[in-house]
Amino acid sequence: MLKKIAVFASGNGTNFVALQQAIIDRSIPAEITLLVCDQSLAPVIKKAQDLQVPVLVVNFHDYATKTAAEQIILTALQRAQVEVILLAGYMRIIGATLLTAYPHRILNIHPALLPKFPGRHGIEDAFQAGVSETGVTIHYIDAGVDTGQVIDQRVVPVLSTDTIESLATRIHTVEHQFYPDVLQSLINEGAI
Ligand SMILES: Nc1nc2c(c(=O)[nH]1)N[C@@H](CN(C=O)c1ccc(C(=O)N[C@@H](CCC(=O)O)C(=O)O)cc1)CN2
Ligand SMILES: NCC(=O)N[C@@H]1O[C@H](COP(=O)([O-])[O-])[C@@H](O)[C@H]1O
Repeated sequence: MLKKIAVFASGNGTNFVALQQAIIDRSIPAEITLLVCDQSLAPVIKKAQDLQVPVLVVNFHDYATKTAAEQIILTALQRAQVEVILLAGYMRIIGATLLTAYPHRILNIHPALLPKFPGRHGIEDAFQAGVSETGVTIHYIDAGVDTGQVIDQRVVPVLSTDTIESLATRIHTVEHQFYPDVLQSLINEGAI
């Protein structure tokens, strides 16, 4: 049976594309049955359409509460029979509605070595801090922000010649291999 996955994204969607491509290329026993996006103009939407992945766009400003918006998302997840949620540049805090429905089944990728440099600007914060190495973290989501159980991390060196852009490019390259690696391992282990 294929593990049914939803990807949540708010931006470019390169991790979403990397996951979908890896599922195909490596025959990972999974299927992305829904792409959820909270930004109606995000480039990830067209990428999903081009890959024939169903898309749900939820503009949170249309709802009085996060709970109301997440209830709409949950209904679509249930209709798509989603078992696991992968956040990939999703810039919303996951609330109780989805955390309760998907306990220990929501993963996030973060472009720093948590607990260092949490939040929305992990790459920039590490670069500004002048560290010699940073990296990528994949963790379970909990009620806190970037506080969930770490699943795995990969170190990325910061070169003396780096700009924020060159560091970001190196980090994204690692992400695009790492997220599929972790997904494949967790499915093979029966962990998700
Ligand atoms: N429950 C959790 N949700 C999310 C986590 C998490 O660890 N637990 N990780 C984040 C990713 N993220 C940084 O790593 C992050 C994303 C968004 C925010 C934030 O303050 N978002 C605001 C709204 C932003 C907007 O208006 O567009 C919010 O939702 O209140 C902080 C950190 C993904 N979700
Ligand atoms: N705080 C979470 C966070 O910063 N996530 C980061 O957003 C980017 C999304 O890129 P993408 O839209 O091209 O996949 C990725 O680098 C991911 O690590």
